[in-house]
Amino acid sequence: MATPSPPQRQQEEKQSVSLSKKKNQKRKRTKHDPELERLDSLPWNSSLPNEEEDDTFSLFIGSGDLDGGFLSLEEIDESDYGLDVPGAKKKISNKNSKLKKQKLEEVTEGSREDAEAEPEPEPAEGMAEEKNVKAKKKKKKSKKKKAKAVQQEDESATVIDSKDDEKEQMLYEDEAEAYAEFYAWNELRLHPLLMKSISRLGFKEPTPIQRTCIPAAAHQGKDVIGAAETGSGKTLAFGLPIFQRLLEEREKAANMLEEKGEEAGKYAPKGVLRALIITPTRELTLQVTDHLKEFAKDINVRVVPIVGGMSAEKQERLLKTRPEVIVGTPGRLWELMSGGEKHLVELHSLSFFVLDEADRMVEAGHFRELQSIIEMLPMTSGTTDGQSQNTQNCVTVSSLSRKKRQTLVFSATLALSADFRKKLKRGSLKSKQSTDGLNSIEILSERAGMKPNAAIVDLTNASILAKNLEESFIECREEDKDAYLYYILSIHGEGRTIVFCTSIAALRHISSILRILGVNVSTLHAQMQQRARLKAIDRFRANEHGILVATDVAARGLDIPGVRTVVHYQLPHSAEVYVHRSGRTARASSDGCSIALISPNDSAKFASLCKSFAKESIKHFPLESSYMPEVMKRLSLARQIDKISRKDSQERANKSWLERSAESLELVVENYDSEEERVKNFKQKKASSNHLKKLQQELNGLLSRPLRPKTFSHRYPTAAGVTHLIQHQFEELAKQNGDDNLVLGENKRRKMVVIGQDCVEPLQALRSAGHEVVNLMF
Ligand SMILES: Nc1ncnc2c1ncn2[C@@H]1O[C@H](COP(=O)(O)OP(=O)(O)OP(=O)(O)O)[C@@H](O)[C@H]1O
Repeated sequence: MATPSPPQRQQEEKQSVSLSKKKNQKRKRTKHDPELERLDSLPWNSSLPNEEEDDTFSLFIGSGDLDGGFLSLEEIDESDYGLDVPGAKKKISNKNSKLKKQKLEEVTEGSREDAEAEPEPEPAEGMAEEKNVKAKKKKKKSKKKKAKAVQQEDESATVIDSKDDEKEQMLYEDEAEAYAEFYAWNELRLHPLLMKSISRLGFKEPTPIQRTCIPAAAHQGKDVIGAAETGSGKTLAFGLPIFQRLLEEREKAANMLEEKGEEAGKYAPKGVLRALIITPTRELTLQVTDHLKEFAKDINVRVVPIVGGMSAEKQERLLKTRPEVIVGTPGRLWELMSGGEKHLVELHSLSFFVLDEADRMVEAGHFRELQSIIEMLPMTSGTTDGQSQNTQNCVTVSSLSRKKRQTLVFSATLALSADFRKKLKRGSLKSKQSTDGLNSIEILSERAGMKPNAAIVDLTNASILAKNLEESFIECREEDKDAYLYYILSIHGEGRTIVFCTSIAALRHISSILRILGVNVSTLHAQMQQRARLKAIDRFRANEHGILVATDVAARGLDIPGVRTVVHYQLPHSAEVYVHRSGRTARASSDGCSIALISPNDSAKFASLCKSFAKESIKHFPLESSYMPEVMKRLSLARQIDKISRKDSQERANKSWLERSAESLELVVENYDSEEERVKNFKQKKASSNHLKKLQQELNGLLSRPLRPKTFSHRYPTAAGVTHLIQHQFEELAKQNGDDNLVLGENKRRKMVVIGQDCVEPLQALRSAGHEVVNLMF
C-alpha cells in the first residue's frame, strides 16, 4: 500500500477530523432526539412489587429479560393517540421547539463547519494574492449572507414560536380547563385512551374501590380481593386494570418492533384470550360486557359475552372473532370449555381471571362448574403441581407465562378469615372440600391461583348497605301486602321501582293483580326464556317510572340507573341477598330507598336482619290510612277478577292438554256429558263471564278516578283531612312563594304538589314523614 505524502496525510487527517467532528455533532444531535430518549428509557421501571416471594410477576410473554415490568405512562405520548390530555400539549410544544432549535443549530453548525472547512490548494503568488482577496471577500459575503439567513430564520422562528406557543398555551389552557374536572383520576396513571373514555362518560373521580384497586392491579400487578357496597363501581375496578395492561403491552410491542424489529406478537399476543370474567347471572354478564365495551370501543379490544340461552350460531360467531376479553356465566362457559372450544381452552396467554359477585358464585348451582373452570386454568406460580386436573384440553404453557396471570375477586359482601393470607401461603385451602357459604370464596381464590401478596381491599362498612340508601318498613298482615304494594306504587310511583319476591308463585300473583289494577309491570325470574328476560329488562330500562317485579335473579349486580325504590314484598333467605336487592337503588352517587313489607311471620327474621347490619333504628314508611278503604275496594275487585281469570285459563289449559294428549295417541275425545250437564255448564260459564264483565266495569270505574281520600275536595285540597305530609308540603310551598294564603288553600289557581295527585317519590315521603323506630321489637 503506497504511503501518502505529508501534505496529503495532513489533508487526510484534517478531513478525518472534520468527518469525526461531523459524526460527533451528529451523534450529539441524535443523543438529544426526544424520540430516541423515549426509546432509551424503555427498560422497565421499578414500580413492580418487590415482595419477599420469589414469584415476582412476569407481565409479558416472551424473553425473560423483559418480563416483570410496565411501561410507565410518561413513556406514552398522548399526541400519538390524537388525544388532548393536560400536559400533553406542553410536551408537544417542547418537542416542537426542540426540533426548531435543532434545525437552527444545524444551520449555525453548518456555517461553522464551512468556516472550519479545508482551505483550497494554494495558487501562484500574484494571482494567489488577488484570488485570496476575492476569496476572503466572497467568504465574508457568504458568511454575512448565512448569518443574515440564520438571523432571519431565527427571527421568523421566534415569531412562529411565540405565535405557536401562544396558540398552544391557549389550547392547553382550554384543555386543562376541560380536563380539570377529571383531575382526581391523575393519581391512577391510566392510559390516555382510557382517560378519554372516562371523560366521555363524565366520571369525575374514581370511586373508593377504584382508587384502591386500580394501582394494586394495574401498576403493581397484584392479585386483588375487593369488596365494596353495591353500586360502588367494582366493574371498572377490575375492568380498567385489564385494559391498562393490554394497552401497555401494545405500546411495548410497538416500541420493540420499532427499536429492535422484534416480533410484536411476542409482547402483545393477538387473537388469544387475555381476560376471563365470570359473573353469576346472564343479565349481569351482559351488563358487565356493555359497561366494559364503553371503554373497549376506544381501544379496539373485543369484549364478548358467553351466556346460556344464546344461540349456538351466535356463540360460535362471537368466539370466531377471537376476543381478548370474555365475560360469561359458569354454566355455559364450562359447557364450551369441557367441549374443547378452541378459543376457550387456549388459556396460555390468559392474564386476568376475574370472579365478579364472588359470594353468589359460591352458592349452590355454580360452585362445581366454577371449580371445573378453575381447574382448567394453567397454574400460576402460586399454585403447586398436580393441582390441575382438567388440563387435558389446555394448551401446554411455559412456566413464564404461568406466572403472569392475575386473579381478581370482587364482591359486595365479604368475610375472610383473619389468617386468610397465611392460608394462601401455606396452600392449606387446596385440600378443603367446601361449599359452605363465604369461606369458599377463600377456597376458590386459592384454587384460582391467588398469591399470598394479594391486595385485600374491604371497603364494606359495618352495615354493608349503600350509604345513600334509606331503609324503611311497613308492618301489615300477610294478606294486606298486595294492598300496601299497590298503595306504594300508585301514591308514590315516581322513578323506577323493583319489587322483590322470593318465590315465582308470589311474583306471578302480584304481577297479575297489579296488571288487573292497571299498573304496567315487567317481570323477571329464572324460569323465563333468556330473550324474555332481556326484553323485560329493556322495557324496565326504557320507562323512567317503570316497575319490575323480580325474584332474586335480579338481586345482584343489575345496574339500571334511576331505580329509586326497592320493595321487599317477601324477605330474602339471607342477609347478603337483602343487601344486594337493596343495592339496586342508591347506586354510584345517587340515593334511594327500600321498603320491606313485614307481616307477623316476617318480624323475627327482619329484626335479626337489622341486627346483622348493626342498625340501631329503622324508619316506618309513612302511610296515609285514609287512602286505604279505596285501595282495599280496588284490590278486592282485582282479586275476584284474578280468581275467575285463573280458573278460566286453568280450564282452558286442562282442556287443551287433554286434547293434545288424545291427539298424540290418535284418539278422539268424545263428550259424554248429558244435554242437561252441557246446558248447566254453558249457563255457569255465561254467568261467570257476565260476572267478570261486571267486576271489570266496576273496577274500571274506580280506576278512572284518582285515588284519594274522600275528605279531599277534588279541585281544591284544603286543610280538612290533609295529612301532615301534605300539610308540610303546603307550608313549604307557601314559604317558597312567600304567600301564607296558600296554606289555607285560598290561592286556588296555583299548582300544588299533592300526594296522590302529583306523585311524591317514596324517598321524599320517607324523609319528610317517616319516623324512626329504635330497638325493633315486634
Ligand atoms: N368513577 C365513577 N364515577 C361515577 N359513576 C361511576 C364510576 N364508576 C362506575 N360508575 C357507575 O356506577 C354504576 C355502578 O357501577 P357498578 O355496576 O360497577 O357497581 P358494582 O359495585 O359492581 O355494583 P354491584 O355490587 O351491585 O354489582 C354504573 O352505572 C357505573 O357506570
